[in-house]
Amino acid sequence: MNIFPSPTWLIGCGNMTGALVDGWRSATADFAPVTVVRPSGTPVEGVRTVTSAGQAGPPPRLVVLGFKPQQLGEVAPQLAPYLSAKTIVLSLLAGANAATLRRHFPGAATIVRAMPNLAVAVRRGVTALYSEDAGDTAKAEVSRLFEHLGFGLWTLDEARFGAVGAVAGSGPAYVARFIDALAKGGVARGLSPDTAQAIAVETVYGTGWLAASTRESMDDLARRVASPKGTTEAGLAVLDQDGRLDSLVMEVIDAAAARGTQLGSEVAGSDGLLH
Ligand SMILES: NC(=O)C1=CN([C@@H]2O[C@H](COP(=O)(O)OP(=O)(O)OC[C@H]3O[C@@H](n4cnc5c(N)ncnc54)[C@H](OP(=O)(O)O)[C@@H]3O)[C@@H](O)[C@H]2O)C=CC1
Ligand SMILES: O=C(O)[C@@H]1CCC=N1
Repeated sequence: MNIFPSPTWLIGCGNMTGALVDGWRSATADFAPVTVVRPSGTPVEGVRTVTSAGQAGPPPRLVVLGFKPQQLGEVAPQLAPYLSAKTIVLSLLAGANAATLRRHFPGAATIVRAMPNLAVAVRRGVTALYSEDAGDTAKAEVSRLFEHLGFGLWTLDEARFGAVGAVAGSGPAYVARFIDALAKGGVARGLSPDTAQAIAVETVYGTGWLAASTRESMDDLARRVASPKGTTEAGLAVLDQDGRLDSLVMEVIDAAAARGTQLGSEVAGSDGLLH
């Protein structure tokens, strides 16, 4: 399957870009046009890997930024000489907004922000996309990269892009914590840790699958589990008391969103330019 503009450079290939590569590999993407640029040179199975942009070959049509946001000020000047008016810059960097990215890459054709989550590795990810300057062709080229990796959506503005990031980008970590908490409940009642985790994972997996299949409201789904005066009702009464789960999760999302804004300010100042 040919989904990559030629040439495509992946700058960094850690947790997130590695998950994208896993998803593309499982979708049988042809990696021939792709080069990974990473300082460690750690090999990426089936993908040419080099340690610097200077070794990557002809200038890229697509560059995926997969390093940490705090490294933008250091990495952008190293990349900028290789970018042209034909290059799409696709940034995975949390917090670095489109205006900041444009300042760092003034010569690029198009700047696109993507906020995927780790589940793209198994092609069940959620990816928000946002651009202020992408035309239909660039949007189609970027959409093609994500259409086999789960649910992708172009957001109308950067605020909504941030909202998807706060919920879905970070979401797998929150769900992992919930699974862990469920499993601990099982361990406390005598299950082995491995069995308890397997049961908790399958419960969350099955519930997600069920919810996605029936498309019913979460209230209805919960109601179908909770028999009147039964066990679940007793559990939900604790979970729902004073709306504490809702409040806690709202606090969590607010904290992540606030950190996104803060990262944005830090990164906006990282090129030493006046804004
Ligand atoms: N993790 C996640 O779930 C998500 C992450 N993101 C975003 O993705 C980006 C990457 O995060 P994540 O994958 O978790 O981070 P990792 O720390 O796992 O990976 C960072 C990558 O950056 C590379 N790198 C470090 N320095 C340089 C450099 N000077 N030039 C080029 N590459 C460099 C590293 O190379 P090497 O391997 O050689 O050390 C590594 O591959 C972040 O901007 C984050 O905001 C977005 C959505 C979700
Ligand atoms: O934690 C982070 O900053 C990145 C962005 C979303 C998920 N991981």
